[in-house]
Formats: sequence, C-alpha cells, structure tokens
Amino acid sequence: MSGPILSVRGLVKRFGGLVATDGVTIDVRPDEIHALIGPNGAGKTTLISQLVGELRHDAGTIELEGRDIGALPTARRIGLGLGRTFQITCLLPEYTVLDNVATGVQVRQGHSFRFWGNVRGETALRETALSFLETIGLAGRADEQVANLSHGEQKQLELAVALATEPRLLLLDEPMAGLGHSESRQMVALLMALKTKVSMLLVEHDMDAVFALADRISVLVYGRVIATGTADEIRDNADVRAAYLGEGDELC
Ligand SMILES: Nc1ncnc2c1ncn2[C@@H]1O[C@H](COP(=O)(O)OP(=O)(O)OP(=O)(O)O)[C@@H](O)[C@H]1O
Repeated sequence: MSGPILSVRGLVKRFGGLVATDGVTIDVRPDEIHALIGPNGAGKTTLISQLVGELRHDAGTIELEGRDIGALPTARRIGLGLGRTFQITCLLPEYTVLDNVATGVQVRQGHSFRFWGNVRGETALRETALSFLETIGLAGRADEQVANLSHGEQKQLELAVALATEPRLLLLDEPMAGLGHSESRQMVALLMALKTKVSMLLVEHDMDAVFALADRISVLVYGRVIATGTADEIRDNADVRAAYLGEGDELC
C-alpha cells in the first residue's frame, strides 16, 4: 500500500492559554474520505487553517505526500496539491459561474485572478473550466451570475472552484452547512462520485452525511483526537458517545 496523502503528527496551536489543537495526529490515505468531527469549539477549523497555512502551528509536522509543507506559505501548499472549500461561501458573486471556476484553473496554472486573456487562451480556459462544471453538474449554469444561484448551487460551485486547482487532497469545511435535505443528499452523491479522483478531509456537523461518506472518522474533543476508526467503531465508542452527550450534534 502506498503512503498517506496527508500525514499530520503532534500538531499544536495555542491561542494564549488556550490549546486549540493539542498534539493532533491524523492521516488521510489515497482515495479516502476521512471525516473530522467534534463538538463546537473542538478545534476543527483551527486544524484546517493550520493545514492550509493560514495559521502557523506551535509544534508538530504536516506532510503532503511525504513532503514537509509546514513552513510553506498557503500558495505553495495549493501548488503542491492542497485544495479547500470554505465554511462560509467565498465566491465572486458579481462574476459568472464560469469566471469563478476559471480563477481556480488559473491558480493551478500559476496565475492569480488574471481573468480572461487573449482569445486562444480564453477558449482553452473556458473549456477547462467547463469540464469542472460538468463534473459537478453545473455546466448548464455556466454563464449565470453567481449571485443568482441558490445556496446549494453555490456550495457546488465552491467545490468546482476547488477541484479546478486539481488538488491531491481536498479539505472540506462544512460542505453541508445551510443546505436543505435534498441539497445535502445531492452533495453527498457528488462527494461520493469524486472519491476516486481526490482524497478528502471532511469537517462536517451533519452526521448523516459523515456516516454516509466517511471511510474513517476521527473525533476531536478539546483539541485532542480521542478516537479514529470506521463508522461502526466510532458509533460504538464509549468515549465518543460521552463527548457528544448534551451536544446539538447527534451520533446516528
Ligand atoms: N483566532 C483565535 N483566537 C483565539 N481563540 C481562538 C481563535 N480561533 C479559535 N479560537 C478558539 O479555539 C478553539 C477551537 O476553535 P475552532 O473554531 O477551531 O473550533 P471548531 O471545532 O471549528 O468549532 P465549530 O464546530 O463551532 O466551528 C475555541 O475555543 C475557539 O474559541
């Protein structure tokens, strides 16, 4: 078996006296959806921010396909294959759906937000961007202004923009947030279909989605991973059940 896509060892982040991630060790294997769950304030977003380089860690290591990326700036990490979607929608609302995906393509090509150039380049860029929209089922909305999309379509578009950077590992920060039941089911189906194309670390409060998608689940509580295992192992874990007692999230 080949090594993990992502290997995190002993990651620590302190905010003054608060230890937000407290020696987190976790890995994501090739073609795996690894879900990270935990009560509010457990440190999930802090961990994602450390992985992408928006927050510097105080201790520990982060390796992407065996390469230590812990000291690299965010743009370099993206260039090496780290992709992410955001908890709060982060699209350019006044531009079209296609323009937004084109920004992802251009990031991959080493340009940042250059937008449309000469006609030949424009055609190639348009075709590449369209192919990502086809993958996520939004090609029919390519020329629509983003502001006119539903919340569910915007979440799908975020995914297309992230995919356009051609990541080896996709960090998904609450892709189901704010989605209705049928939109959530659509997103689950989409992520399931993408599984063979890209490995994913999924932060999500929607337990139906987590248990439907995840090959393995890690549970973070007060900055520490208290358990990692399959859905069945996590469901039966007494420490995990105790951590969720009284929380809004319900383990199914
Ligand atoms: N910039 C910051 N400065 C100080 N404390 C912070 C900062 N960011 C997060 N924290 C604290 O770190 C802890 C972990 O927060 P974090 O947002 O990572 O949790 P989370 O698991 O993502 O929560 P949620 O599920 O509610 O999004 C919390 O106690 C939070 O208040």
